[in-house]
Amino acid sequence: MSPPPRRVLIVHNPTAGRHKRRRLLRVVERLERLGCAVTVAETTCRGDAEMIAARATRADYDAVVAAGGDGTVNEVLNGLALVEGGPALGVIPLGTANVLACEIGLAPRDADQIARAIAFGPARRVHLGLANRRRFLLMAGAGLDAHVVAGVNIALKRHAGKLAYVVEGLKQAVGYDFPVLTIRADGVAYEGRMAVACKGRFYGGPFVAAPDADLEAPRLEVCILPAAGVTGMLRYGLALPLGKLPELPEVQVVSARSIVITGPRGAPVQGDGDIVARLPVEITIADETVDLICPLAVRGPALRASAALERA
Ligand SMILES: Nc1ncnc2c1ncn2[C@@H]1O[C@H](COP(=O)(O)OP(=O)(O)OP(=O)(O)O)[C@@H](O)[C@H]1O
Repeated sequence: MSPPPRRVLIVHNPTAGRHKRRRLLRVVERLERLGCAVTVAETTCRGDAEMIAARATRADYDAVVAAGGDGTVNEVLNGLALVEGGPALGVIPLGTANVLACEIGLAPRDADQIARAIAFGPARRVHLGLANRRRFLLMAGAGLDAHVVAGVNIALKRHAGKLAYVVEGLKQAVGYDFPVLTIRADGVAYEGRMAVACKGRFYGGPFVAAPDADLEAPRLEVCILPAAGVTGMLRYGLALPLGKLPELPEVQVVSARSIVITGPRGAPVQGDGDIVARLPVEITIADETVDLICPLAVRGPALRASAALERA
């Protein structure tokens, strides 16, 4: 016998992505048709999603679903009381990059798949990362990408989507002095100009940066990029969408449970695509886990994004 449909609290960030309210309504309508009890709470400012999620208990909800981008997922995650038997975490991908959706094989435009996943999908126990005091689900890193996240023009992002990151990346790369970062991974020191500690395999969208990363494993895969300057960044920027970044000879991907990144004091650290800390940063595996709701057809640790990519 299949389990009863979940009682769902949807935390909606109306500023995520571009004009995606209709997509949300389509998912809500399907969830109700599947028998879910659905409550929608809309955020009004940054930090609101965290506060709303913090008030949700298992007595009222089986799942708290972040409707927005990866930043909204991050806020909901940090708000959820991550106790044994607490509400599971779900996602309705309405953001710009939707890296989590790529990771679990959820197609942002497929309202039926999303609703079925939220209503009946398996919940996978996922280990979280911790950057200083902030939890993250997908990645945390320092260097040019964190400066790009910090500086990206929000109005342009609403208008042009991911292109806004490319524009900001080029702008920043020209004026950025690429300071050396020291990365201590389980006590072993490395140097680079950019470092990203990955819990998931994807980065920036459906692009693999850390092929061995696994959300379910209590482990980080640190991607260390040593090149400085615009040409180095262009090389990385072209290799990433071609799936070749981890194969570049100078790029190192190192497994570790604990990473300390030092560099210019106060430089930004991005986590799940938002600024979550400042250097120096200690990145570890959090004590808590979260039950992450995944699509029905996807099983096992090596989730494939192909289904999502075909339909996106
Ligand atoms: N009502 C709101 N008004 C303004 N900002 C908000 C509101 N609700 C949430 N936020 C903030 O919006 C930021 C961006 O949200 P989110 O990351 O979900 O969308 P996105 O940037 O479009 O997608 P992605 O992360 O996939 O690129 C988050 O940092 C979140 O704190």
